[in-house]
Amino acid sequence: MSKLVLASGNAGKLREFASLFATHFAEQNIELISQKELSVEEAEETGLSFVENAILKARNACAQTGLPALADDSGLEVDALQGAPGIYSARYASADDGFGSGDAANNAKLLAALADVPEAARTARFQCVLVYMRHAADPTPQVFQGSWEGRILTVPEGTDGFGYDPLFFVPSEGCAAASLSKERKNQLSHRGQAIQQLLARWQA
Ligand SMILES: O=c1nc[nH]c2c1ncn2[C@H]1C[C@H](O)[C@@H](COP(=O)(O)OP(=O)(O)OP(=O)(O)O)O1
Ligand SMILES: [Mg+2]
Repeated sequence: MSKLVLASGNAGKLREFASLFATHFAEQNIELISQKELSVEEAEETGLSFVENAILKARNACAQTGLPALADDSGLEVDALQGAPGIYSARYASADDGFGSGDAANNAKLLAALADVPEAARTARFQCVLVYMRHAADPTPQVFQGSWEGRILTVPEGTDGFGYDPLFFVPSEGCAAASLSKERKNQLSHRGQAIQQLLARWQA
């Protein structure tokens, strides 16, 4: 069994990876281990793009474990906010602006920022970049990318998922991402698309 570190501290992401990887990775004799289980200290996300941050996270996990690593950097781009919060999605709200931090605070700040924006102008998309590195000095990281179009709701909806899912309306499904099963979300989402590309490449 060869080991692969998942370089993320986000429990919601880990659940989605575990679900899609379960069958495929068992077949390939790869064991997926979260970086927390290996006591990896989280990387500082100092990049200016999703791909840079994903590389920083994967390299950090490789360096601390000596194992190959997979990292996900993702976020929400809102058109009415000129693409914000983007790569800063996890750090959008803070104590300084009175919202505090974390998913609920981020969602509250987003609703406030869009208070005067009508439905048709509330278009947005999730972006995900996945990076796989064999070791910390890997000169050819594998990069996979997905995006998912939707609209920002005016009231949170649904109880599943994580992050901005309660505010992300998925037109094809007629509901929020937080109302989708993990399996359905993986069929459609930015992360699901990137993981499926990775699985296709690795099976080739
Ligand atoms: O499917 C999603 N459904 C809802 N929200 C999502 C999704 N995908 C990303 N997001 C949001 C969560 C977080 O606010 C930011 C990711 O930030 P990002 O730095 O990549 O992840 P993180 O800090 O939560 O964990 P880690 O860096 O350890 O992987 O975008
Ligand atoms: Mg992060």
